Amino acid sequence: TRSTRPQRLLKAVQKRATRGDPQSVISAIDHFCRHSEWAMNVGDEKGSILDSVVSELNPEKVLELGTYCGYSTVRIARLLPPGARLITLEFNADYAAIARQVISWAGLEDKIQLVEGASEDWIPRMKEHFGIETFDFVFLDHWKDRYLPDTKLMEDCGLLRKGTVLLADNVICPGVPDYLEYVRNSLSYKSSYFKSHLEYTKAEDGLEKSVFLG
Ligand SMILES: O=C(NC/C=C/[C@H]1O[C@@H](n2cnc3c(NCCO)ncnc32)[C@H](O)[C@@H]1O)c1cc(-c2ccc(F)cc2)cc(O)c1O
Ligand SMILES: [Mg+2]
Repeated sequence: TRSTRPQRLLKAVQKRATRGDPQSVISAIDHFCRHSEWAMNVGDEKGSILDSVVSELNPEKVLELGTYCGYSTVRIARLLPPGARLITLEFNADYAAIARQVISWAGLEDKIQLVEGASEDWIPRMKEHFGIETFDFVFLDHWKDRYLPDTKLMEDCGLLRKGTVLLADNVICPGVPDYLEYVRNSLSYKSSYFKSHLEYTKAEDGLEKSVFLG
């Protein structure tokens, strides 16, 4: 049967990228998505904004909601200091299998824990199962109607502390209106918008950075 797009994306990584070189993995995926097939990775333009937020924060404990093929997982993990840990949640087994191989090709397995399952099932188990007290940085890039419920769930589970940064992809396209309204009006967040473009296109999109105030 015909291969899937994530399988073709992985092949492009294995063909073009150098094992153990995260930047070459990122470039290979961007090249594939620009010149062969569009895919819903955060991409290079929004990815540079993601890089600057992560580099400025230097987080020890990172959570990513929605791994897909692992593009943003590799982008974030390559910038983490030694000893820092990224937990990424992905409930589609086929995508998780591709992402594991992308992460391995980048040589970043030691910093990343890919957990196969739904965010709403795993967020409540972060403390007892992973020994996580609170997260320093959370990247939201899963189903858009799940950003708000999962953010409230992280609050309720005590996983956010004063200064935790949430960075949300796609706040314009496809859009996350309920989440935006919440973080921009809640007294518990200081929120700011980073205008950019939908990955590999000229359409507007952006990232919303929201600092939890406790
Ligand atoms: O839809 C988009 N992203 C969704 C990502 C889903 C990934 O995350 C996984 N996932 C979803 N919910 C959960 C969950 N928990 C929640 C459910 O239980 N727990 C764990 N994993 C979860 C999926 O299995 C996928 O791997 C998108 C679209 C466009 C787009 C823009 C313009 C267009 F024209 C077309 C498309 C651009 C983007 O950058 C986008 O991110
Ligand atoms: Mg996205």
